[in-house]
Amino acid sequence: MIYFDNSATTKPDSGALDTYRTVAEQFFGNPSSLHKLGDKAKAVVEQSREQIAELIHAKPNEIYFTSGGTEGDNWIIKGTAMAKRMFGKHIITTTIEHPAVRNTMAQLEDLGFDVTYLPVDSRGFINPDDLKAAMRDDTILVSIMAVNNEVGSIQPLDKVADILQDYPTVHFHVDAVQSVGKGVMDLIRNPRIDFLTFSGHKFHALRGTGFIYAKQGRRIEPLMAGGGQEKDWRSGTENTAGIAAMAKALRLALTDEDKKVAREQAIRKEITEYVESFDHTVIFSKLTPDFAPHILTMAITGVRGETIVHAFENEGVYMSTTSACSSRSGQESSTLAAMNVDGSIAESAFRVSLDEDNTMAEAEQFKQAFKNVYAGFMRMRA
Ligand SMILES: Cc1ncc(COP(=O)(O)O)c(C=O)c1O
Repeated sequence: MIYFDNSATTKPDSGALDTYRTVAEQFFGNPSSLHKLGDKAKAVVEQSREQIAELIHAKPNEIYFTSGGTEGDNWIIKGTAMAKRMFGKHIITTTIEHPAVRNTMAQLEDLGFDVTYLPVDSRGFINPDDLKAAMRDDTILVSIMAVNNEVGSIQPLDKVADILQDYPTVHFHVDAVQSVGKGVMDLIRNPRIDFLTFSGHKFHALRGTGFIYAKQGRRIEPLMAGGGQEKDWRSGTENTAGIAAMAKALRLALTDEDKKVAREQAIRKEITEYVESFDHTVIFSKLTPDFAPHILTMAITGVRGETIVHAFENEGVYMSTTSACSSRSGQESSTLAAMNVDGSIAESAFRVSLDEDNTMAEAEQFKQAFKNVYAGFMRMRA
């Protein structure tokens, strides 16, 4: 079996699972309880916060734990809208955001907020000049993802940050869910960025864990009201074991990052060049440095993406159409539509997404599988 669906989710790291089990068994107290078991659990949560902060070059009081990327995106966007609505109701985002951002924006539009969606070019990149033109006196939030989950384009956040220097009160949020261990830490740690969203299960931690970075001094309203955990910002009993496992997984994901990126780049190049040599193929994720190392979206024209995914499954290769969410719903890729890709080509798209455990031997097996799958489709076509 070859697992090439790492942008959908990653396999939990065995060290992170060990940590989960140890903490769940030994530190099961409620971190808010006054007794020793509570104190110990609280200490685990705070140590994890310190580790995570150090790993992403932030301060511990800038890290808040969540249940994952969807919650983080919802919280930062709605929390900003609630906190800043008296100053303005204009928000800027892009046409290629994950549904966790896109559908949150749609909810805010229903509530009377005005959202500008920046277009992308045919490669999947916003133009910073469009942002400059869209900024208004009543703009309260700019939300732009770092690495697009469908094609892997890395957005020009440094240029966005430069523009936003002139608008110091506007919140700048970056969805960094697809960014961990992908060589973009310098980009996402630009000092002008106020909020970042992370999701544990995208870097070998467990499902249902995540965190946000909120720059000291920036305020959002809580979404989760309740017992006042996370300094009253995010109520709910802390997932102590999940948080500790996430801190461990993050450390592992960021260890030897350059080497891992180079390996993923090499595998992506190998597959890209092979697929490109066949007729009726289209590659959306380019080999240039402005694309993330782990995402490779392509198409075999005339065949539906779902059909391609199942044909590869029969060859023992697991992947998605352009995203796991759109795979199930059968929806067309919103990123490819925004890139103006013809619908008949977009419906043939499929995504290989790598992680640091994938090997060149797997790339060779993929090539063989591709050859078989392709030959089958061509026979059907003839
Ligand atoms: C860019 C991006 N943002 C947000 C999410 C949502 O994260 P989660 O699955 O942790 O809710 C995903 C998941 O695929 C994603 O790729």
